[in-house]
Amino acid sequence: MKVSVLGATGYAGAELLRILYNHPDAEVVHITSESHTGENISDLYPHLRGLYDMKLESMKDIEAIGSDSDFVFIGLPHGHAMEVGKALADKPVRIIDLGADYRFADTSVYEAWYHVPHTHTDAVRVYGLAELYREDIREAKIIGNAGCFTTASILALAPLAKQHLIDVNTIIVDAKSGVSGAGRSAKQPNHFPELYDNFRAYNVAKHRHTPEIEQAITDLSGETTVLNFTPHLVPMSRGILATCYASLKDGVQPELVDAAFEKLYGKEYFIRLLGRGAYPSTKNVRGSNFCDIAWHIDERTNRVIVLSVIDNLVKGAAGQAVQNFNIACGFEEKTGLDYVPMYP
Ligand SMILES: NC(=O)C1=CN([C@@H]2O[C@H](COP(=O)(O)OP(=O)(O)OC[C@H]3O[C@@H](n4cnc5c(N)ncnc54)[C@H](OP(=O)(O)O)[C@@H]3O)[C@@H](O)[C@H]2O)C=CC1
Ligand SMILES: CC(=O)N[C@@H](CCC(=O)OP(=O)(O)O)C(=O)O
Repeated sequence: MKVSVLGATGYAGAELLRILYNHPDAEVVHITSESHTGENISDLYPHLRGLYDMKLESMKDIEAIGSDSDFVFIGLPHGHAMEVGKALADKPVRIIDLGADYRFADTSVYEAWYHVPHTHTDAVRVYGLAELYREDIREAKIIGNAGCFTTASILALAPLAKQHLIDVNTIIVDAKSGVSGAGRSAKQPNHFPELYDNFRAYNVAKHRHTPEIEQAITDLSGETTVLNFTPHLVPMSRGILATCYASLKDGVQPELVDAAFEKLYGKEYFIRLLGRGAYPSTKNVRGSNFCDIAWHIDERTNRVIVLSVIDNLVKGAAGQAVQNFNIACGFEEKTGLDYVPMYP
């Protein structure tokens, strides 16, 4: 398959190149940047030296890039992918957007939380969370890859929502991310003296991942869901830990919770169930497409607390995109993704 990466100079785009390098059935044909057009990607990312000595192109002639590619991966800030999607709507090329433009079934929800008009409202798109929407992904023209915090949170809560074991309107997601989640461009809170030896929450009660988690839990449970999501920034480069709380419905025993996780994920390669009472750790999934999940039951409060970890750039972005690509192409799902996590 010929693939192109738009926004190859971003962290998500560069991580895609790292992963695609080992993919036996993908050939990277175009990589783009608007601010570094004509430069070699390995001058901007020296870890790619000798592996990708490719020139960055502008995406101005997106029709030509689309005509030359079987798949276009988009690693651009939100708002740009929908323009690409429109420009390529009539071409056979398929699109995997790592951003948010195609994640919402109802584009008015996107507009309310992202504060920009959606300009490709009639696009047929699917939500790219592989373990939960695999069948939709197979034939999709446009895949809206799930977000990073949202992947960790939705995977943690899905078995309980699907089996109706929790009151979905009691969900609280408390999540922490490494700073690569904020992208490569310089921002004051990510400056070393501000970040190092520091720990803080941000966008409380207004983070744009809130409606994405609500959309999935509503879909999986069949019940309209409103929840709290609080993100935090931690001084590490990669990794997300989502701690998800919910009240158990009356009479739900711990064994029923165990069975729900086993039923949904027992055969999933990339989801590693650590079991009840265990403690997942971001370092155990670093550089890999795994999501490690454990759960605890607090009998005093009758709440279940699910802990989920991913690498935000892999299962939260580029790895999941390649997993979706594999599904869409009919390849074995772990093709090019079968990495042992980088420990320590
Ligand atoms: N980082 C993460 O952990 C995750 C990121 N994502 C999503 O992936 C996408 C990329 O994120 P990330 O790689 O972190 O971001 P970065 O800030 O690291 O990279 C952004 C990329 O977009 C390009 N770009 C920026 N502005 C424009 C513009 N106006 N027109 C065209 N290209 C532009 C940049 O290229 P240029 O060289 O021209 O500046 C660069 O390649 C976002 O939608 C993000 O939400 C999804 C999940 C996780
Ligand atoms: C640490 C950090 O800043 N994280 C980003 C989320 C990561 C991202 O790029 O968002 P998507 O997963 O939706 O694409 C944020 O909070 O906005």
